[in-house]
Amino acid sequence: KSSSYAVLEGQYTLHETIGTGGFAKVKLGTHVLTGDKVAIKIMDKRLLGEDLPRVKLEIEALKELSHQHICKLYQKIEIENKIFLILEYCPGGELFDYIVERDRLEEKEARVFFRQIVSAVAYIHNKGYAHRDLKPENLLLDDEQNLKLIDFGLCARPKGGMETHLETCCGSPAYAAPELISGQEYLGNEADIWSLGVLLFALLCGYLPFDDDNVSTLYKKIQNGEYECPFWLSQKSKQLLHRLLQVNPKHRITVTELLTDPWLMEGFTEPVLWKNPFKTSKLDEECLIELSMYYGKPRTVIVEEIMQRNFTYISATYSLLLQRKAKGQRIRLESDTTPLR
Ligand SMILES: CN(C)C[C@H]1CC[C@H](N2C(=O)NCc3cnc4ccc(-c5cc(Cl)c(O)c(Cl)c5)cc4c32)CC1
Repeated sequence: KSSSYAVLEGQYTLHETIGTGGFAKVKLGTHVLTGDKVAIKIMDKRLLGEDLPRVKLEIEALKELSHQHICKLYQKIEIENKIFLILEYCPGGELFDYIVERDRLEEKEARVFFRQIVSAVAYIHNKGYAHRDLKPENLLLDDEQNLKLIDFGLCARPKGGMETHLETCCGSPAYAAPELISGQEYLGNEADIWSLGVLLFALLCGYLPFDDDNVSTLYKKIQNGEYECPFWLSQKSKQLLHRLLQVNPKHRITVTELLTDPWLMEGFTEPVLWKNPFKTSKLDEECLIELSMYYGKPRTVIVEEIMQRNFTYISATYSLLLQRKAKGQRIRLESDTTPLR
């Protein structure tokens, strides 16, 4: 009901529903101060039921993960029955549709996208997380053709670090690793590597390596790890697929080896970088001063609010100003003018 949206009043203008993600509705929003578009993921706690822990898990993961190819969480607003996640808007839609529209991608373009995905996955694994639902539907395009990984509802951060085995079978069957569907214990990051293999095949071929209308036949194909490579695949891409789609997880390529794989390096001099270069501990002075002047609060108070990682409106505004600055857009927040956009 519109009443529970009152909490957004003055911070965000709500527009149409742009999509659904499982148990959530995603609406387009405008950040009032900057006029920048955001995606607002809205969940009703009463409807979440036993999914509530998954949502909390996604929020903790999103708070922890800050990377150029992971959809950014700007702000979290929780009221009695609703949770609002203010997220980075990705106008380019799903990578899935991007591939379908083109049938399949040329190696060059597939490589640029795959390097971005590997960068995000290496970063997540380094932080002790596994995504566990890597697929083109969960990779969105921003307004500069960059991929953003979304939907961390299934991601796991086992208590004992990446060595502890996970049991829950989840994700989408066609992308699921053999050890995951045969109910064995599995390591999240090894299962993610398999999904990357299925993803790379989908990018280069435009269809899935393991597919069947009958789920148990599909499972057999995955467990046998047999797939056909179409004639247009290069030798190097076939070798990489072979290293990713190893049925035995211990024979599978690791994310560290992946960073310098010959196919990924073709045409590039640098290995895939996964550290977040922007994650310098120091904040951007110009943006801080803008906020401090706009709110009439001392700079130290603004810094405190951002560093506390409470994901408030002030920290959301700081993140948006930082992104505008990176794009060479204006960041002045005069209180009397209309939004910046
Ligand atoms: C597996 N699919 C069905 C999932 C759909 C979900 C809706 C998506 N979406 C649109 O429908 N329209 C445009 C659009 C634009 N910007 C978005 C930004 C963030 C998110 C987002 C981020 C996180 Cl972290 C998350 O958990 C969820 Cl659920 C959504 C969705 C956006 C979006 C497309 C993929």
